[in-house]
Amino acid sequence: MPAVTLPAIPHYVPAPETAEELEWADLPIVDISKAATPEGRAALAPQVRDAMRTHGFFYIINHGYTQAQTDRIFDIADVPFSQVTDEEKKRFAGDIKQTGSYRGYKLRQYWHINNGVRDQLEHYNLHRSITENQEHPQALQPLLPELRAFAEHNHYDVLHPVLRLLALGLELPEDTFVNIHGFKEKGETYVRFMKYYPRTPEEETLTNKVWLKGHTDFGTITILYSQPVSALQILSPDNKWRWVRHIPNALVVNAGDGMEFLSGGFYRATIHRVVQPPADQAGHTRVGAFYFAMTDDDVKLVPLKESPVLQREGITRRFADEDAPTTEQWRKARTSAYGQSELKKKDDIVEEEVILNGVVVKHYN
Ligand SMILES: O=C(O)CCC(=O)C(=O)O
Ligand SMILES: [Fe+2]
Repeated sequence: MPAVTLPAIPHYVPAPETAEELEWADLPIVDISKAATPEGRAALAPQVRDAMRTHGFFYIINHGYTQAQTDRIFDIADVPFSQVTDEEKKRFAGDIKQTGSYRGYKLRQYWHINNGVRDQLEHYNLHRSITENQEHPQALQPLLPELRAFAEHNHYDVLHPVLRLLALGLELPEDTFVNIHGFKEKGETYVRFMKYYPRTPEEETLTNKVWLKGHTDFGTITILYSQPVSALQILSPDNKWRWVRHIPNALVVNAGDGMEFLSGGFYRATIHRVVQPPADQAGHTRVGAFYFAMTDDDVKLVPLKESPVLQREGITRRFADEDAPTTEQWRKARTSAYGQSELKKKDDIVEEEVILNGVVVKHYN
């Protein structure tokens, strides 16, 4: 689409990149344009397999959006926060606890972090169809076609190629995961925009600078559009938090619980968190754009035993197969519970939440 035909919206200007030398995570970079051919997929599959086994995170480049298209996505991402009144936000707030779904707004101060301090971030979540079973605030109405194109880009140009590579890494038919991630099937795979607001020094102290507690994502694959404000950290295999560095126009991809369960622990749902940005980025907001993928709702999250790789390497289970939840059960249990209670402290770092069939989910401060 030529830029002149797009509806005019304010330009979101993010903070400049940090000049600080932080302890960066050393994540592999996958050129996803190579996944267009069978030979390319065969070459990429081991790279993605190793990334998901060691870090649980990697970057994608050459996913098909120009820098200008990505900039436009961040302008769109800010609209539900900067162009919608508080009153309208309340009207479109999701009934998260009741429905176990994030559709709509998650308003500020919904989650408990630490010492009575609650979060300072808003999300707006759109079912990937954009218009089925969901209404949107006035300011988003002119943007619905672009939002639908964004969801389809994530689903078909990024998610499906990644799922093919992950299936190949398990020596399974390459459409094994694609077949259970239908765009049109019943399920909650969604687009999320997120805005973090700067906090008071007191809030920073009481939470030890944590803006979003350490967690795993509950779906299969999360796609995050890289942005300049450094705040995302991942827990490395050596148990140290490392920062995710910004790469312009790249995507940061990670596996969640669903992928860990289906792969019998072969692919890691890595713990990550969001903390106060470095001093040279203080005082800025931080806008994020994401695609949170999970399988179709009716898929039971049992290990894919037919994988020759799992037969050789062994399977780790969090549930006995007969007790394993479907994606619908797992997402509802985790969505409803997240951040709603002062969690049981196991030690200074780990807190625990009992979710479903006795399975314990850990949160990290
Ligand atoms: O804002 C970020 O960089 C990460 C957010 C996140 O981990 C989440 O929403 O699950
Ligand atoms: Fe996350």
